[in-house]
Amino acid sequence: NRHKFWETQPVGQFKDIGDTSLPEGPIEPPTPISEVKQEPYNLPNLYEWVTCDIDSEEMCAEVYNLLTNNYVEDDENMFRFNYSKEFLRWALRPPGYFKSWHIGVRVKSSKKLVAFITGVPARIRVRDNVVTMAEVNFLCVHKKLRSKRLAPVMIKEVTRRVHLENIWQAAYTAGVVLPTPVSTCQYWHRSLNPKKLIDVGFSRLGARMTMSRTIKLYKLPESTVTPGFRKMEPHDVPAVTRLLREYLSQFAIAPDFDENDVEHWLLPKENVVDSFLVASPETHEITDFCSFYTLPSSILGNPNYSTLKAAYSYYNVSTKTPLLQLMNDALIVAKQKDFDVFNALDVMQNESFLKELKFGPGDGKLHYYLYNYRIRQAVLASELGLVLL
Ligand SMILES: CCCCCCCCCCCCCC(=O)CSCCNC(=O)CCNC(=O)[C@H](O)C(C)(C)COP(=O)(O)OP(=O)(O)OC[C@H]1O[C@@H](n2cnc3c(N)ncnc32)[C@H](O)[C@@H]1OP(=O)(O)O
Ligand SMILES: CCOC(=O)c1cnc2ccc(OC)cc2c1SCCC#N
Repeated sequence: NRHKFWETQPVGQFKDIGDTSLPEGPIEPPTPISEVKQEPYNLPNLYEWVTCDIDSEEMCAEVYNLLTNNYVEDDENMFRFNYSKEFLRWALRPPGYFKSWHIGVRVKSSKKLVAFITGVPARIRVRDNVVTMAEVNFLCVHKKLRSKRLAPVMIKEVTRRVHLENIWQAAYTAGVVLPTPVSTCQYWHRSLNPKKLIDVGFSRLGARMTMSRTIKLYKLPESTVTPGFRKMEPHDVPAVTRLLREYLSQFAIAPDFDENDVEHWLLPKENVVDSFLVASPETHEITDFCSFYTLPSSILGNPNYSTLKAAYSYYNVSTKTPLLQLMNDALIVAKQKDFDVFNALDVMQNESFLKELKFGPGDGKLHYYLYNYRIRQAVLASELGLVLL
């Protein structure tokens, strides 16, 4: 199948799969900043670029509304991601972020926001090389403007603005297959509110199972079981950074987090990200860590429910507490916070707890991509240490 746009891009091409003569690393060399296209790409006449200042309440609300009505839906159109405004402000303003990488498209006449794409800078290690990349996300074209080849222009424009900051690689994920995934992983779901998941039609009552039997099957203790399990606090940042860096070093692709990154991405933020650690009561040494982010979804076309409260496994480290027990405590806290479901990818060591903690496999796959960076050998899900929002 022809990828007329992606075949023009410095990404692994399907025709090159298996060609081990191609070296691992950047596909194209950087160009001098003076040779980067200085002016924005041309949009169709009716539209104009707008740099979205998400600090502005009004602009952030416009972005939120565009995504709430036009962002990613599952294949059965049962759910649509409903990223909150505080989540978007968190996701788009990490250390070193560029406002110019928060790119919108308006209709010139009505000023209506009809498309969006973002990048944030991140240091990502690919095997032994730490590369400063753009993490590209929130690509969205209004439903009424689909299939007009707007996405390639959005992608070329964010690429141009990233190049202007002398950054030449990117990382992104998608549910669609494009040239060419560096890895593919699978979503798994752990019911916390099985009745709601059955009522909305996501889950079905098992054979020979009653609703009350199903509720009992997924029941969790009222409180966590690990001694020393507590919320992460600001003073924990140095120790959590050390723990996380050591843990992530085992994976082929992983963020190269420093203390500023850990402070931003992993300190608890209400309704955005929750993080916990296990500190030894005697030595106060931090031995384990777990975290999940809050990403609700709109429930489409259901008379009784409008929102699914979903928690997504983020970064977890176990060095003393068994990962199974640590993640069960994460489930217990998520249930305490009234989440309906706890989702996890089969990345890192997640596969070791999924079945035992009663996660079920989703039907969606998530493909990981690198832009302008070839890797010779595909990476297994268990070799992936990167979670994108
Ligand atoms: C050095 C820095 C580099 C920075 C940039 C790095 C790269 C970043 C890349 C972006 C990473 C984003 C990551 C991210 O945000 C997380 S994945 C979520 C993407 N967003 C959605 O699914 C929201 C709902 N869908 C839409 O809004 C539209 O369907 C979109 C906008 C998706 C496509 O709009 P459309 O009206 O349906 O389609 P046309 O405009 O007619 O364009 C068709 C072309 O677009 C290609 N396409 C379709 N979906 C894509 C996707 N998810 N990634 C990349 N490409 C995608 C498609 O293959 C075709 O090209 P081809 O003919 O070659 O096959
Ligand atoms: C109940 C389990 O499914 C989801 O939590 C969910 C929620 N909202 C979505 C919105 C768009 C969507 O598009 C792929 C999927 C979902 C999913 S399943 C994949 C995410 C996970 N885990």
